[in-house]
Amino acid sequence: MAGIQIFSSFTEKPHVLSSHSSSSFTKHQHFPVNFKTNISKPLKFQSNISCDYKPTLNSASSDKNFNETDDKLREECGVVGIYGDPEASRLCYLALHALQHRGQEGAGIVTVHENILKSVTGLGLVSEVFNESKLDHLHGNLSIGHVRYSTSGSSSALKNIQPFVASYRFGSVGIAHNGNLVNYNLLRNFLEEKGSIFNTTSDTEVILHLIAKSKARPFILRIIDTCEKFQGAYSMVFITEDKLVAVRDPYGFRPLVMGRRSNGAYVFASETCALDLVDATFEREVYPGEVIVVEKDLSIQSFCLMPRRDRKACVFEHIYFSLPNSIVFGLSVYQARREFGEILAMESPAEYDFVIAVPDSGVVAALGYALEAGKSFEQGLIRSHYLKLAPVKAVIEGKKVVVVDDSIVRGTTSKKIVRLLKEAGAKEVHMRIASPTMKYPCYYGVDIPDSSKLISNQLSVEEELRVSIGADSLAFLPLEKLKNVMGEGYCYACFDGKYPVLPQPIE
Ligand SMILES: O=P(O)(O)OC[C@H]1O[C@H](OP(=O)(O)OP(=O)(O)O)[C@H](O)[C@@H]1O
Ligand SMILES: NC(=O)CC[C@H](N)C(=O)O
Ligand code: SF4
Ligand SMILES: [Mg+2]
Repeated sequence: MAGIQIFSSFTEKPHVLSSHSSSSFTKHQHFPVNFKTNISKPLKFQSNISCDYKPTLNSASSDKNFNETDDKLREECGVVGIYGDPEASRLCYLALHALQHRGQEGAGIVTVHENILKSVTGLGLVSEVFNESKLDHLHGNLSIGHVRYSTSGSSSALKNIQPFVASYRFGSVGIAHNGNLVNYNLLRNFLEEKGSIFNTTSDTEVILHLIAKSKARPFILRIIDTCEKFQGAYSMVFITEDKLVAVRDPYGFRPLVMGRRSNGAYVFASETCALDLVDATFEREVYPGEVIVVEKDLSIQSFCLMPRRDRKACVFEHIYFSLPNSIVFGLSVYQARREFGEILAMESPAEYDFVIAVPDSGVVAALGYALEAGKSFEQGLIRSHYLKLAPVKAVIEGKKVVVVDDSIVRGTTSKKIVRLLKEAGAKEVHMRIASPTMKYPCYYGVDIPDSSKLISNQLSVEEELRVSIGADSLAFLPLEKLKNVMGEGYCYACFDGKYPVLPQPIE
């Protein structure tokens, strides 16, 4: 982190969690709410530096829902929220670095100082958006941040980069959202018919409109009231002049964890790797359907969204998205990937000399494959910053190799890998994929393309797929084996088409 120092206070004592144990939380109506209800003083929102928050007219239907412009498997988004540390924005900046793999289109941080929400957002990587002087503008002990990969709304528009901030009659609110609202079009149409003017083409903006329109009091009940209108995936953090709120949808599609620093500051983040980077200790997950509010004195309260649902956490977090050093949905990503590789070795053996991986996300499954098969693991492909992937000829030439990747989406990578390995002199290439055949799109925050672009949907017979990729053999992790390892509480919809909640068409 060039040129940035962190000055953290370790003088405050950690606060004990207020009314709730970490293992139980209640429906909001039953919770003994004890709020200051006098929140009527409107406070100013200060738009600054790179935050382009100028109202423009946009139509929901004028924009894409899913990106179709390139052939890369797109990731999703990362969120962070910190309350109680004088260097909150700098810690957010670090956490966003840790979450950079979740989104590279844009990044932003919002901080509260003297009751004013200040925002810096920009297109590109965290290191491109922020510098020392921009972080200097973001004083305060309360901050949220976001890295974006769009699922709804243009990916290249600065106005779509989160966190979003808005003022309404009772104050200001900022939001950072990971997920995708499947009833977004309906909600937006409804709001536009009632006269709402939208500033962005992102689904996330409807959340702010609905909060402003809600009749519920106090603020936290506005959030709850609003969230209960959403369908789909949302792990979000909100910021107000004096509160940090973390919310996870009732299915718990996307991850969200809570940690604490030694000075008592609360940290919420998409993955535990972000907690590690800011020296926060993992406390627990935000539960599916839970709303946690952190107040100025760092007391917290927990509420439960209705209706309750059975958890359907995204299994693709373990297969591909999350970093291997993260614990996601209570399960180590590293351990899960290694087990996928081990099962693949048992299910789909081959005659070969050694195992190689498609870096980066295929590495751990490849290790598992090699360990289970009792074969050596070699670095037959390297990834550099400048060349995407390059074969190591000295390793590959004249050899029969098993090459393990985490997934096949459009098939572009696999075709290229097999060609590269053969050109480098590989005698045989046996492709092994540490996930099942992906046949259906995702509606919950991952920009998986529609079925017509998913090679496993188009070429349903494995032999056709193998020929198309050019491998000597091809095998996937069987879906029932993946389900055995991960269990009931996961969404497998991109593999089996069983969607927990379907997108709602515009009426
Ligand atoms: O079938 P395709 O459409 O080519 O997509 C599949 C590939 O995309 C991902 O890798 P990616 O290169 O995006 O990034 P990574 O470095 O995280 O593996 C994934 O790990 C596969 O290798
Ligand atoms: N991938 C995501 O989580 C995206 C969040 C939000 N739907 C957006 O498009 O900005
Ligand atoms: S459809 Fe696939 S990528 Fe989307 S939430 Fe479900 S498992 Fe994850
Ligand atoms: Mg890859």
